[in-house]
Amino acid sequence: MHRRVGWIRDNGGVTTTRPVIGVLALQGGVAEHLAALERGGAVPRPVRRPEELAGVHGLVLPGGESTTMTRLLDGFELFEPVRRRLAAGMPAYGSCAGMVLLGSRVLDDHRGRGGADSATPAVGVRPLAALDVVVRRNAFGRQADSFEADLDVEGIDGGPVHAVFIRAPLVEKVGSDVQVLATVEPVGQGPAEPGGREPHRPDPDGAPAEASVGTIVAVRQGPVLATAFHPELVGGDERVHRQFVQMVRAC
Ligand SMILES: NC(=O)CC[C@H](N)C(=O)O
Repeated sequence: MHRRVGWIRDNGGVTTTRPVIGVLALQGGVAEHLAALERGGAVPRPVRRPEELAGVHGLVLPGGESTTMTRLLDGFELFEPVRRRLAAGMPAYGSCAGMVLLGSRVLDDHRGRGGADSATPAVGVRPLAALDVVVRRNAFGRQADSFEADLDVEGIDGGPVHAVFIRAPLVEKVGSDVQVLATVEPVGQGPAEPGGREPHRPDPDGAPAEASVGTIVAVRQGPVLATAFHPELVGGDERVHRQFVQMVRAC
């Protein structure tokens, strides 16, 4: 299989191979993902040019700002090459802004035009449509712009994952092929904080008929994994990256 060509052999090629996994290195938390991938069993490579993309077996899209990353993907002439590799089945993992970019439809935060329940498409974000999900950017209210939580993530053994959320998105709607791996407690159930904004509520426009709507923070569809949180910021726990490395190996 041509995909396996170039895998780096650990020692003598007897036991393990380490897939080459790229990190989209235009903006955001690149170094942290490179380090977590290395610890998680991959050979990490920053990707800034189409030629670099051609040499990787999988790609991580880091956190940052999805509007800025959209512009840079265009500017570095990477949008189409990345979109094509994804459409051809390249494994990918997106965290936070990376999750936003991997979605099929992206809604603006609740402060955007239209109010809390708005289905306004996010201005300036062009999603890569590798995941059949609707994602809302900046979905948590000001009282919870950034927070941390211990989450059970399906497929990750060894106890909850410590999840760091920074102006994080939420998945509001999933297609039938999408597996929900983790949810958080619904936000906005209590009264709004004094002076705070209206809390987020799920998209009323065709939301899925499951109780977890508005709470989904990790999903997988085939070779594509996405988390609203940043496991790369938690030193000493590479389980999510290790899981992605396994997904790349399995392809
Ligand atoms: N930590 C992050 O990646 C933040 C994501 C950012 N709010 C966005 O929409 O793109």
